[in-house]
Amino acid sequence: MVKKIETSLDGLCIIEDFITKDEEKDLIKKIDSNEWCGLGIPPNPEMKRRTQHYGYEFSYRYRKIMNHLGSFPDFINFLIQRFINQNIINNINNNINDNIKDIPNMCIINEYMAGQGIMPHTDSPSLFGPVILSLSLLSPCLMKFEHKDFADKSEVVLLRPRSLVIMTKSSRYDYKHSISKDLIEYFFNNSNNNNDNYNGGNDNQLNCREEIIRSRRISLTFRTIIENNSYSEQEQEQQEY
Ligand SMILES: O=C(O)CCC(=O)C(=O)O
Ligand SMILES: [Fe+2]
Repeated sequence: MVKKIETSLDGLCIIEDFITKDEEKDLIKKIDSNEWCGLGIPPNPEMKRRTQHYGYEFSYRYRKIMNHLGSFPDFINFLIQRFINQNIINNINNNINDNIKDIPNMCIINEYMAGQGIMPHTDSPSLFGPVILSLSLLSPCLMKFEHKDFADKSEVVLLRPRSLVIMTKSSRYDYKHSISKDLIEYFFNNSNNNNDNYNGGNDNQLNCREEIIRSRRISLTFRTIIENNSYSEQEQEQQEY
């Protein structure tokens, strides 16, 4: 059953079991049958982790949207259809007074092997729209959100396999998110973080420590490219990847 987890950060929520285990297996098979880039393979040969780009190609080096890559393959369209069916896009758009044109037109698939993570960053506000969606497959991991001006204002969320994290509003614009390189992480499931749903109603899990053994993780991040996009000087300084 789909479980929606609200967090204490404005605009950050997680939907668990967004896809089934069979759908996850099927997605992995399809993704692995396609070409990965990174680790010396263009485009983005300098990347230390493997990625696949759909919709548009993104250059990490030039921080720029490059070529249009044509229409999405079926496995991406299937997920976008689910965003629509489950009112994820509509709901968000209603909240932020936007409209349906914000259906994602770009998807980047990231592969993190054990020992790989992503540096704290804010997805470029001058390239990408107000909603960032990321579906996690395989290994769980923690994602840390740190306020860009107040480092002590932070929150850690657990991204379980098959969960969808939705970043909008303050969590998308005012915070940096990151994933550590740690091989083992600990998630403290306390009840102080206003996450009434965080334990899915299972009181046994309250105030307990969950050990996360990191292994291969694949994420699919969906974004909408904004018109007239270009990186601002300030953003150039951000060490994103
Ligand atoms: O792996 C993820 O879930 C997030 C990736 C990410 O933050 C990014 O590519 O900007
Ligand atoms: Fe990001």
